[in-house]
Amino acid sequence: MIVIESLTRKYGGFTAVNDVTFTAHAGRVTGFLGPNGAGKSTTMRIMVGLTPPTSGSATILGRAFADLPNPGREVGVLLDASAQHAGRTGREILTIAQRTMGLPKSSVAATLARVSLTDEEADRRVRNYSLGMRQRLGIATALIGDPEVLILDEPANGLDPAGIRWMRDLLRGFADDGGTVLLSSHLLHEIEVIADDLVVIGNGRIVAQGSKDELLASAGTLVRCASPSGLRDALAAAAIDATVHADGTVRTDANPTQVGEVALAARIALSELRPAEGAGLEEMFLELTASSQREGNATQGAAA
Ligand SMILES: Nc1ncnc2c1ncn2[C@@H]1O[C@H](COP(=O)(O)OP(=O)(O)OP(=O)(O)O)[C@@H](O)[C@H]1O
Repeated sequence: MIVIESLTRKYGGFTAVNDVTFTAHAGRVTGFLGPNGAGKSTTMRIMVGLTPPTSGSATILGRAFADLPNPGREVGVLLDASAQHAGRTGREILTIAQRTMGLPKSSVAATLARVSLTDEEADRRVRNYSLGMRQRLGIATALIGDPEVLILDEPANGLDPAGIRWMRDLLRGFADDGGTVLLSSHLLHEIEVIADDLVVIGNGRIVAQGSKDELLASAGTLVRCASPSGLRDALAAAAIDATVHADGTVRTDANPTQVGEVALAARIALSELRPAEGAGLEEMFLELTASSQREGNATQGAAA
C-alpha cells in the first residue's frame, strides 16, 4: 500500500504539488492521470525519496522509502527508462540490480524472460535499444527484486500495441497476486482498460479520485442537437446545469430522461442522448482538468 498525505512541493513561489492526498491499495492497479506538468512525476519522485516534500508525507508499506531496509525487494520503481547507463548491456544492468539486492544469479535470466527480452537483446548496449526495449528493461529492473509494490512513471511510453497489451497483462497479474501498482500516464485509454482506481491531478491538485466504475458512472449525460446553446438555456430554465463543449456536445449531471423531457418541451430535436460514461474516460479527464490544460489557458503556470 502507498499512502500519500497532504503532500506539497514548492519550487520558489511555484507549487508543483499542492496538498495531494490519496492511497494506492494492495491488489489494485491505481492509475495516476494528469496532463503535462500536472505534478505526477514530482509526486512519484517524492514517494521514492528523490525529491524532499515541502510538507506532508508519503509512505510505502507503512514506511518512508528511505526507511525501507532493502527497498528494491519491497518497491519496484521505473521513473525514467532513458536514464539507464547507455554504455552497459541490459544484462549488466540487471546483474548490478541482482547483486545490489542480494538475489540469486538465476533471477537475471528469469526476469529477462518475464519482460520478453531475448538473450541477444540482453547482450546489446542500452544505447542501441529502442525506447520500447528500454521500457522493458526498466520494468525488469523494477520487477527483479520481486517487490510488493510497483511505482511506474509512464511505463507504456514507446511500447507498441502488443507491448502495451503485454504490460497490461503483467500489471494485472501483479495486482491479482496481491501487489500494489501505481502507474502514471496521459495515455487515457490504457488507464481506462487497466486501472481499478483513478487519481486525477491537474495543476498540482487532485481533481478527482475513486474507483474507475464510480468515476465513470458519475459522468452524467451527453447530448447532441442542432442548437446546443438553446438546449443549455432550456436546461438552465429547468434548474439543470449544462455545459456546451467545443465539439458541440452538451454535458450535464442530470439523467437522460430529465434531459429528454426538457428538450421535448423546448421543441429541440436531439440527434444523440446517452449516459456520458459511454464516452470514456477521455472526456471526463479533459473536463476535470480543463482549467489546467495548456490549450486555451494562457495563465497556466501562474495559476498554481
Ligand atoms: N526541479 C524543479 N524546479 C522547478 N520546477 C520544477 C522542478 N521539477 C518540476 N517542476 C515543475 O513542476 C511542475 C510539475 O512537473 P512534473 O514533472 O511533476 O509534471 P508531470 O505531471 O509529471 O508532467 P509530464 O506528464 O509532462 O511528465 C511542472 O510545471 C514543472 O516544470
